[in-house]
Amino acid sequence: MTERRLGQNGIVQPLLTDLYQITMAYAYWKSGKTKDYSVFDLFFRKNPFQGEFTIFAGLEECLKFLEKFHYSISDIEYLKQTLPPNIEEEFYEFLSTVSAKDVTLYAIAEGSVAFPRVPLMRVEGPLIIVQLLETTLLTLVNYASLMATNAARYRMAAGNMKLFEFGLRRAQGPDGGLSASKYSYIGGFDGTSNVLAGKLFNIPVKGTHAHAYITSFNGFTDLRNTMLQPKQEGESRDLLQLALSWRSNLIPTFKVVASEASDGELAALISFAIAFPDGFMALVDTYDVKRYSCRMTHATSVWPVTLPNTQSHNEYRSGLLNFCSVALALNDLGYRAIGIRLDSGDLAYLSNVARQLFNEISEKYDIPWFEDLMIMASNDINEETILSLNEQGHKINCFGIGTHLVTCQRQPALGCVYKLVELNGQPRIKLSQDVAKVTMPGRKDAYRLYSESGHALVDLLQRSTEPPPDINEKVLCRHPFIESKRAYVIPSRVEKLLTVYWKDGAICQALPNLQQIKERVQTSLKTLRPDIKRNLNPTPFKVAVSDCLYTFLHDLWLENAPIGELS
Ligand SMILES: Nc1ncnc2c1ncn2[C@@H]1O[C@H](COP(=O)(O)OP(=O)(O)OP(=O)(O)O)[C@@H](O)[C@H]1O
Ligand SMILES: O=P(O)(O)OC[C@H]1O[C@H](OP(=O)(O)OP(=O)(O)O)[C@H](O)[C@@H]1O
Ligand SMILES: O=C(O)c1cccnc1
Ligand SMILES: [Mg+2]
Repeated sequence: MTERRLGQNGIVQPLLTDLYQITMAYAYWKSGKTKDYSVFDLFFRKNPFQGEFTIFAGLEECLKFLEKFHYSISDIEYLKQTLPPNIEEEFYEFLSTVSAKDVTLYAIAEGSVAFPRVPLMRVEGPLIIVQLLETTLLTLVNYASLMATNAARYRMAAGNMKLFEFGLRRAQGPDGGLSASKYSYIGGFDGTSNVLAGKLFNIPVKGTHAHAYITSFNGFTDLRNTMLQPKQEGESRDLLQLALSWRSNLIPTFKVVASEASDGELAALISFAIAFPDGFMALVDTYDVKRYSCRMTHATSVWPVTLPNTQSHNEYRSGLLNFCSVALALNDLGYRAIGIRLDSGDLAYLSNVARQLFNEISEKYDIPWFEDLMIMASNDINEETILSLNEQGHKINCFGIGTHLVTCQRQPALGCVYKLVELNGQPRIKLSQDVAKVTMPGRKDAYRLYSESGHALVDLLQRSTEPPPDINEKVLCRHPFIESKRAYVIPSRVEKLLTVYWKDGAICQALPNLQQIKERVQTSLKTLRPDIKRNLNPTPFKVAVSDCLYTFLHDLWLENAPIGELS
């Protein structure tokens, strides 16, 4: 089946750039550099989130941008008003003709793991055009890769638990929200609450309800209808009466008194169940959490929190009791409830309480599926919370995560850069006091070398003029800057990382769909040793250069570094 390729967000257009790209374009044009042939590398220098891997994402959007890279009449008009008046008219004529037809773009496969210094993309073509692409390509890759990496880390922490992205309300604006939904799905989330993202990207959309829904009901008199038809056949029954009868039966199990259960909450749950008898999911923390949370130490303090001594199920006494009453009433009519959402309090403890109650009810009333009700947790969850919950032991099987996922709390930007490495066949190097900022000169290729067991051993950068490493042949891999650090590798598999995606004005290889990119993230992560992926003090993955590139880099460095004078 051929995939319908989705359109691009309208704000991705040539003027979505920094002014200096256009002023440089004019200066390049004035100095007769329009025909100069350039090679730029797009790469990052450090993995985000104190981790040792990054997921590369955003490639398809970059290619769509190249497809439509063209300055419109109104763009040119705007530039005429904005740039200084001395700009020659011919430059605008030139600008109105530019396109990406002479650009060639090589990239790592979208969804692959990637490492510092290894180009995610190599962009070649007329200097003036390739320079004009810089900021837009960076903005399309930086957040996408950061977000996909963040999501992949949450996925690793959460194992098989379901993960839903709930961040739109907290994201960096509407566009950030959409990107967050898309790239968190790629990184390993199961879906989003963002409906437009669902429509645009064909991502599963999911959701529960807000506290406002519960608090909008005061009591049973707010219910206009309480009747529900059984799932299979038969007369409609009064769901409220059924639930009330279950509530009285359950009171001993919950060890609560009837007055502790909120009738407004029960009314809300009844009405939601009538609207969605097959999708009944209930937010259960509206009325009890205050009492509970005052026993909890604050979020920033050391976990585990001081838990109440009593093992009676006093927590969420209203919410859990009301939920179970409605779920059992639905069961009488042949429907299966989905589960609950916990949005405050000690999520580990409360999930254990809830699961224990579900198990007791399942056994007592012989309803096997009641044991498997979903327990979703939300409320400022981050990677550390999930890891800490895992250590404590919990019965959560689904997380709804917003703020910290979409804002990438632990590191809000990935520092991808775009550097000129070759011009008209001559290598370019950018020197820096900071060795990490010295660029790798010249047109390069990148290879990933794998061990017999299938693990990635090293990423090797070579000059493009060198032959690729051979399977089962010894390759010398050198640290780019430390002479004594080198190792021989005999690869069982060699993967060419940079392949051509854009040439002669068109996308030139089949692009994977979102689902396939999502799968690639997981298969690519599997090639990394566990110590590279661990949360605390992970081992860095080795990125090496060939002997030839090492010598080339260091000769050029010496050639370009001015010799100082001591005085
Ligand atoms: N067992 C747990 N281990 C680690 N972190 C937890 C655990 N339970 C909850 N958390 C986290 O602790 C924080 C609790 O936040 P906070 O102190 O604001 O309490 P709250 O339950 O939201 O209270 P309230 O809604 O009454 O203000 C959240 O970030 C939540 O994800
Ligand atoms: O906590 P996040 O990871 O950002 O997840 C999304 C949050 O958004 C919703 O409520 P909101 O925070 O708007 O209000 P509430 O916390 O007061 O319920 C939801 O209940 C979550 O708490
Ligand atoms: O559907 C939900 O439960 C939801 C959606 C967005 C934010 N918080 C919760
Ligand atoms: Mg909240």
